[in-house]
Amino acid sequence: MRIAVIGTGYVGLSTGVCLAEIGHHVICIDTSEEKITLLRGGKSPIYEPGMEELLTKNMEAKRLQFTTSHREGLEKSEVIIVAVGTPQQDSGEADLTYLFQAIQDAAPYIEKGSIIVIKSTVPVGTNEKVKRLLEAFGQNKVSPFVVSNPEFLRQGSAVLDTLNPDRIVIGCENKEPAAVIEKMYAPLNAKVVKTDARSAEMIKYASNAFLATKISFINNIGNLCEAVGANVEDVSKGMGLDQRIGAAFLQSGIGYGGSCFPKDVSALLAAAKEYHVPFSMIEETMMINNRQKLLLVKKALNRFGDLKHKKIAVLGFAFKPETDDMREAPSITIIHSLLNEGASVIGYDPVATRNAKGIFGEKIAYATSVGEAIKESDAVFIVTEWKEIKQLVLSEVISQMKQPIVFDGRNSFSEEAVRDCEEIEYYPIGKPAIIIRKS
Ligand SMILES: NC(=O)c1ccc[n+]([C@@H]2O[C@H](COP(=O)([O-])OP(=O)(O)OC[C@H]3O[C@@H](n4cnc5c(N)ncnc54)[C@H](O)[C@@H]3O)[C@@H](O)[C@H]2O)c1
Ligand SMILES: O=c1ccn([C@@H]2O[C@H](COP(=O)(O)OP(=O)(O)O[C@H]3O[C@H](CO)[C@@H](O)[C@H](O)[C@H]3O)[C@@H](O)[C@H]2O)c(=O)[nH]1
Repeated sequence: MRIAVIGTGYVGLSTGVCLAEIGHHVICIDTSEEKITLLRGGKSPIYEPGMEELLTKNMEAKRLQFTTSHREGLEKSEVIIVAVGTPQQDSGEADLTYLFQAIQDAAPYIEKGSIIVIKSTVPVGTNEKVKRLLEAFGQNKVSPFVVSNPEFLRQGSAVLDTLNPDRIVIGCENKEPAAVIEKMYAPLNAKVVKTDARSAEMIKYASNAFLATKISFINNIGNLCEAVGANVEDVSKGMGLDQRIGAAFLQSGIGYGGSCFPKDVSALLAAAKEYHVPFSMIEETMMINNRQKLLLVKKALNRFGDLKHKKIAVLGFAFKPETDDMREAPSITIIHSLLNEGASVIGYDPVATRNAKGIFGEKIAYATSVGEAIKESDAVFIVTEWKEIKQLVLSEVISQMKQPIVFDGRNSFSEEAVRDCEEIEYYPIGKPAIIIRKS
């Protein structure tokens, strides 16, 4: 099948590369010359494990191309997948400017019988608007087929998730285009949910909001565990073994971030308000998350009284491991709050430092290793649970600090690892602190 993908961000690129990997001929279009130049050279503009291998493999096999020209990309394409960004507006609603612009850019070149697939996360009713826009801007005066096909990949495992999806959602009232899209994905052998476009659009928001709510729930349980002297990790394990609850997304921490949960939760709330459907649970999910992001700073203030002139080493900038993405990363809230409290901050991240520099500029210092970051620091904040950070031998690392005080926002170390230290103050999330004084 010949497929065009519009947008080469996390979703567009993963989709394009993976569809080529299962045998289709794919051309990816992006308005960014910089991205297309990199991609043509076999380089991925985003950090995503496994991406560059599949990229070069499929380019060499002549199944994958890149262009900035909508005309070149859309000619003879049977399926056109739109995967441009839908960021959050100040009002909380999704901003559809990129999507509608992409549709207008594409409309003149869409051929009769082509199927337009909306993969971007869009509010309920958007697929219908896209159809009307295509009718207005299309040259061929054809009524195009529009199919909603939301994406569920996670950053950091985008390639793996795209090749092994839990389900593929196909939303279209018309059976023929839905069957073509099902066939396109057939080599993945995934479960397929076929529904109308509005339900497909809602599945995406409901899924993300549910997962975000699960995280906020366990974070609140974690805070209660701390207060009553219980251990949230054991509580999560005990809950998660119940198949009705499930173990995933029960990791208590410092709140969810990233390019999706915050904006999608907020867009769902905006829709609920627009349709006058009370949904205060979503507001609670957001409020708990905002509070949770400040938990480490709160703990440090409790410990030190104030943070003026304290040197704090922040380990991890990215919103989660295996990505350099810092959109809505808890590190942003944490570092700004530390700076407001008068602390000096030195940060380390294996891959996100370039993005961090764009956000914090000269306000903080940047280390090129964990060792450099924590040297002579008054406290360490563990913000992203990179493997490199979890594998640290805590007893060795803390010996370089001014005082061995660790605030671990991701519960990265076992109790044994902490108890191996001669001297430490270790403050985890949702379980008792461990204080070991030199005898
Ligand atoms: N990032 C994720 O993990 C993820 C997962 C599932 C769904 N989604 C959803 O998928 C969509 C895309 O997300 P993303 O993170 O890949 O976005 P992104 O911001 O990383 O990338 C979007 C790309 O689209 C390009 N673009 C914008 N306008 C264009 C146009 N008119 N023509 C061609 N290219 C254009 C941009 O240059 C950019 O490269 C969003 O709706 C998002 O909510 C994202
Ligand atoms: O138990 C958990 C699981 C996750 N998180 C945090 O939640 C955020 C999001 O994590 P994750 O869902 O793994 O990453 P994303 O790449 O943002 O993926 C989410 O958002 C995507 C965009 O819509 C969806 O496609 C995915 O299905 C959905 O998981 C991160 O800050 C994590 O640290 C927790 O705090 N506790």
